Amino acid sequence: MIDKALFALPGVRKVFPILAGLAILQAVVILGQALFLSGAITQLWQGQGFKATLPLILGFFICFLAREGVSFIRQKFLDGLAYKLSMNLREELLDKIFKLGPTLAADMGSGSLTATTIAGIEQVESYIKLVLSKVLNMMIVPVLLLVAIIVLDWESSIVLVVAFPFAIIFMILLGYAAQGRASRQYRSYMLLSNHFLDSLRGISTLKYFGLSKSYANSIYRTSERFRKATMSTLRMAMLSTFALDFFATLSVATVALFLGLKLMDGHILLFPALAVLILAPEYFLPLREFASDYHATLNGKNALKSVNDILSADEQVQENLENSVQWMQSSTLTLQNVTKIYETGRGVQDVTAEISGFQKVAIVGASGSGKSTLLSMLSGFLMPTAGEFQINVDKKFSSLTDENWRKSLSFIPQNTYIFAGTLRENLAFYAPEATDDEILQAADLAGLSELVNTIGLSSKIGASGRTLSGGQMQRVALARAFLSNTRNILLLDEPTAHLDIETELEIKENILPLLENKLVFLATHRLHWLPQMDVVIVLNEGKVEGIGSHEQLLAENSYYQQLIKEMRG
Ligand SMILES: Nc1ncnc2c1ncn2[C@@H]1O[C@H](COP(=O)(O)OP(=O)(O)OP(=O)(O)O)[C@@H](O)[C@H]1O
Repeated sequence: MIDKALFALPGVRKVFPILAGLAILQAVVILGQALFLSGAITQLWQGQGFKATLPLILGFFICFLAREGVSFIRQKFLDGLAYKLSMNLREELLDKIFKLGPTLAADMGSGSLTATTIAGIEQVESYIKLVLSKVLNMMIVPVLLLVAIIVLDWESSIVLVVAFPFAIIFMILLGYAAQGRASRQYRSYMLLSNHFLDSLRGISTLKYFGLSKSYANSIYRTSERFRKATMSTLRMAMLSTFALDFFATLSVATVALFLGLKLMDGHILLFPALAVLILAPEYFLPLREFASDYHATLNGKNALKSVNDILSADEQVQENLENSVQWMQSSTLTLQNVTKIYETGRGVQDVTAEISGFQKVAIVGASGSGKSTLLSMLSGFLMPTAGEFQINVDKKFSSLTDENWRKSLSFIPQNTYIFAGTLRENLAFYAPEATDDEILQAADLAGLSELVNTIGLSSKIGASGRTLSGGQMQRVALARAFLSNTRNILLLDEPTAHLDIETELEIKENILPLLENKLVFLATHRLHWLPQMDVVIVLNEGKVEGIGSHEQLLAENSYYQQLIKEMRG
């Protein structure tokens, strides 16, 4: 019930003495309040004048104000602490997300990753605020008040001592039930975030195929599941609050009954009886406060676990390249049984190949055969599940996720990402130092002159500006590659898939010179690229069917012959 992860946050243990000091101060002022109030009532009951009672009434008000003051100071202190801790945690988390790279977003889903980083950290902040003060209050205040009650009337203290562990056990039992429900609620929240973001991203495709309505229904169903999970958690939380309140009220009523009987029998004076009666509900109050906010802290607990799971994930870059790679005619890249199997059991298996110099390597295969997966591993965005890479005669690597490798290549994925910024910033993505003339030339080669002439290089595009068509986005990606002269490894994943065949052939003329003096990997469905390639890797359902030149494969490989027939349509 008390989360160890929270106490492991840096600096949390150090604030314990301050919070414990404030809890002790709170217990003292509660005691003062009870004693002054019972003293004042007893004196008035005994017929003493208002004037004589005034110091006690003043004492009560001073304690009352002091109690509010202690709460205010504690709240201010915890607000500052929780803000600082959550900001540090968010910074650490972002740092880790960038270190882990796109594999994390692919595994977790961008929606839930975003939800954890934004809403999750906010939940952790409230969690820190709620739990830290309430746990310490619950551990300190009842004990000090019990000591005072023992002194005032030890018989009443027996009822309270007996009731307290029962209340705790009760709370733990209901707490576990609420925890299970809250975990389900958190999981459905993450699912909803992923589902929503994915649908939003694919909204144009969904509309195009007339599927937007059925997806809207599917989002509705997912959000309904989330609503039901939330209601179920709240029901359990309400039940536990109600049960604890009932239990505390029953115990206080029992104490009151015994006190009343003892008063009638003359076994106790009015002053201690009143003081015990006032202190008894205060004795249970910290426990009730903890329980009433417990459900609100459960989301924070789940969010903190999610954040810690990411923070403790293996960074998976076990080996580093010492320097950035300067790919030359004499360079070699060896793939030895490189494999990536997704959780679905699909992927790419046992790719063994030796590539050298400025070879042009085509990766072909039917849809789903693993072309993008192999390219993603070569670009260092995806960690293989098995196999090795070797660059030149250097040591062997289990992945190419090293930053030095990534810095030496340009990658044009199937779906280009347009960053929120100007057209100029987007074009000069790989070469921020490029001049406007160079950018315009690259844009021209990629067939973007019309767009540049219409909107200009300084227009905002992407999320905060003008939306580009699929073809325009792909041309932006090509222009990026045209601009990056220093990166001489080029990975292209269907670079012209969004263009019609005439435009593609036109742009191909511009692309071909770009491929000179570069190591090129090109995943494609289009036949016309193949004769210009030095090596073709043929994939079939994740397995290599053949590696060789186009002519060689055409003469010897029956699967390749069949594939070429299909590509010709
Ligand atoms: N993130 C993922 N999680 C689970 N399975 C995946 C993932 N990405 C790809 N796959 C599966 O791995 C296999 C290879 O996919 P990949 O995208 O590499 O094929 P491809 O040849 O590039 O396809 P296409 O030509 O349609 O782009 C497919 O069966 C696909 O469903």
